[in-house]
Amino acid sequence: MEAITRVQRLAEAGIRQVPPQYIQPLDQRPIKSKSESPSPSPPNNIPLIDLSKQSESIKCEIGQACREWGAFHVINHGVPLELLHQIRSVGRSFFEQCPMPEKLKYSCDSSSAASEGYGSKMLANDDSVLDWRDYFDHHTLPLSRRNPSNWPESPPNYRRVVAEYSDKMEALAVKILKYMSESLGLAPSCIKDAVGDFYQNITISYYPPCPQPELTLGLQSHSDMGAITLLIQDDVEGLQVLKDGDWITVQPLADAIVVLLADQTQIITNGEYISSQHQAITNASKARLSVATFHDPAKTVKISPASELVSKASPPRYRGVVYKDYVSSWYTKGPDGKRNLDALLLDS
Ligand SMILES: O=C(O)CCC(=O)C(=O)O
Ligand SMILES: [Fe+2]
Repeated sequence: MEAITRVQRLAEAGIRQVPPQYIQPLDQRPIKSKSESPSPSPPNNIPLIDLSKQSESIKCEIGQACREWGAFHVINHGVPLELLHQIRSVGRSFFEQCPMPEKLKYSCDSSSAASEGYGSKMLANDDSVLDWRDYFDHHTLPLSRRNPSNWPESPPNYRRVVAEYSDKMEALAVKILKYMSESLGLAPSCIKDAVGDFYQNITISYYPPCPQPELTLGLQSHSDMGAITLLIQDDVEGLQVLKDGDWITVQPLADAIVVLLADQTQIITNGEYISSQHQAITNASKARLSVATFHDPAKTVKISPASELVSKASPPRYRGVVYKDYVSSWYTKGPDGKRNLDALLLDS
């Protein structure tokens, strides 16, 4: 297996300049605004939805956020706040307390996409610009994929916390997909049934301080390929979502969970709801940690626009796709914003 450079090692070596492989082309570098004439006062955060409200108002707010943003915060989500704290804490402990030789025992197979373990490189092809990020990917659902002995043993509660977090995130993902279905006038289980049993992965990302944040990205611009992602971050900002041409920095909100709509949901809803194009930026002084929980269809599932949303007046906008093929083109070509989803657009 080829030796992979760990970003944390570079950062700890105190380099003043990032190696050339991490320098983004000019048009990808982090900038405040991407639109030619930036809106006079772009919003300063994604919508915030309180899940303890009445269900009619939740549905209405979720519908609007999914049409306009594909990203929103939820609070009063029912996931114990202590568990959010614990997963950030065990994740940070792996990256910051575990000695490098021990970390390397968990190295993922960098030649195969989304393999479980400690990694630093999202795409296997050699010519892509590298992200300023190390991560640990856990395969958590279905249970047949969950093997906690592949996860760090230290701190002693690491494996229990990840397993518990997986279960709570699954329940929350089901709940939010139900609101989304209902907000479109569909049967409550419509989107979830189209996705089928969740394939869930939990990725803890660690972005070390970067000596040249203006030249790099922690994670390149992309939309997530599955159905729905639930993300938490620490108190260091870095996640940005694209809204009407502007990159909006998602202000960290303690106790909230970020919901990111992913590409298969955009297809199922025939484009009524949009997947979120997002990226992570770096900063020069503080390490940042995020935990993303992805909920995807099985590889064999065929995803197409829900028949209830398609009519003569509203023809299908996307070609159906077997999820395996979607994933393989995403990893081969790279995300480049939302190009993989755009490739499925039908002529209108
Ligand atoms: O670190 C973040 O805030 C973004 C992570 C993300 O987008 C991903 O892992 O797909
Ligand atoms: Fe993402």
